[in-house]
Amino acid sequence: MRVQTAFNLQAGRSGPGAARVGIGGPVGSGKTALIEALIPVLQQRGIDFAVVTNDLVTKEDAERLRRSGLIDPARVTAVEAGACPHTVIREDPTLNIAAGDDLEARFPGIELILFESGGDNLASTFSLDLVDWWIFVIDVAGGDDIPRKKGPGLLRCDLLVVNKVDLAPYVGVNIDRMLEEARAVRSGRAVIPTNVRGGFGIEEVADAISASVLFRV
Ligand SMILES: Nc1nc2c(ncn2[C@@H]2O[C@H](COP(=O)(O)OP(=O)(O)OP(=O)(O)O)[C@@H](O)[C@H]2O)c(=O)[nH]1
Repeated sequence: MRVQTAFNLQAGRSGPGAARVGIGGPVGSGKTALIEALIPVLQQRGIDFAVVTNDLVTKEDAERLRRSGLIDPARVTAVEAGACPHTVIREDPTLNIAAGDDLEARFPGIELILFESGGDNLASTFSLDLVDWWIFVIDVAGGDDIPRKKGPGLLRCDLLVVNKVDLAPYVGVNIDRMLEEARAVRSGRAVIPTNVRGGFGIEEVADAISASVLFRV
C-alpha cells in the first residue's frame, strides 16, 4: 500500500505516489550496470518499479535496459537531455518529472521510480523537486583521490556507492583507505562499496532504498 509520504508533500506532489530515487555520477562509473543488478533484487522483493534513463542525444541506456530482458520494456522511459546532464536533473527537471508522472499514470500503484542521470562530473546533484533521495556512483578506476576532491555530488548525495572494487588491485587503489576517506568527507553518512558486475553490495543498496524511501525494513 502506498501512502502520502513526507517526500511527496515536500516536492509538492499531491496524493500517494511513487518514491523517486536519483542515480548520478561520472561517465562510466557503473550507473546503468547498478540498475541492471538492482532490477532482479527489487523484483524478488516484490517492489513495483520503473526506470527513467537520461542520455545526451540518444536513448542508448534505455534501449540497453529494454533489450536486457530483465524488465518490461514499457517500464523504461528515455529522456534525451540535449545538454549537460545536470541541466535536466537539477536546473530544469521538467522533462524528468513529466516522464515520472507518465509512468505513474500508466502503471497505477507503482511504488518506486529510478532516475538515471547521464554521466556527468563531480559537481552533479539532483533537484529535490525531482527526486526524494539520490545515489552518487563513483568507481575505484577513477582514482582514490576522488573522495578527497569533495565534489558536491559525492558530499550531498544520500548514498555514495563506490563501484568496481574488484579493479582496486589493478589500478593501485587502497580500497580501505578510499572508503575511509569517503566516509570522513561525508561525516559518516552512508557509503557502500560494490562490484556491480560480480553482484557484490547490491543487496545493501536495495536495503538502503527500501529503508530510506519505501520505509520497509
Ligand atoms: N570490473 C567492473 N566493471 C564494471 C563494474 N560496473 C560496471 N562495470 C563496467 O564499466 C563500464 C561502464 O558501465 P556502465 O554501467 O555503462 O556505466 P554508466 O555509469 O552507466 O555509464 P554512462 O551512462 O556512459 O555514464 C561497463 O563496461 C561495465 O561493464 C564493476 O563493478 N566492476
